[in-house]
Amino acid sequence: MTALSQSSCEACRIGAPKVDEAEARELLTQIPDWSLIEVDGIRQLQRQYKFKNFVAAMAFANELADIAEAEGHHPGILVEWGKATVTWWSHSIKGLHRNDFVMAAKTDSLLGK
Ligand SMILES: C[C@H](O)[C@H](O)[C@H]1CNC2=NC(N)=NC(=O)C2=N1
Repeated sequence: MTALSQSSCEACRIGAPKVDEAEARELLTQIPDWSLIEVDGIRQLQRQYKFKNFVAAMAFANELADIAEAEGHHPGILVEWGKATVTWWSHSIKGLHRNDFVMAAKTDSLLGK
């Protein structure tokens, strides 16, 4: 359980500041298993989790949906047999907000890792 995972999402509207490179690198030290990726010019955080089968991956996705709803911040989730790929970014600012790092840490906490 990291400090980041115990934070809450703050309001993130159009015009909210994106996390800069230095801050992104610092926050990534708290979620070392996540990768910074860029899709269509939008910076995102992504991690793949392994499960024993499809049902376990789906159960994880549903738990993640619950915390996403609670925080009002929603991930991309790709569920496949034995794995789930989670992607976080902030649609409203087309990039990374601190909220995405908070949610990545909360995603890790769901699995105790
Ligand atoms: C109205 C609603 O709160 C917003 O559209 C929220 C919903 N969930 C969201 N999730 C993500 N990842 N980015 C957003 O900008 C976003 N906006």
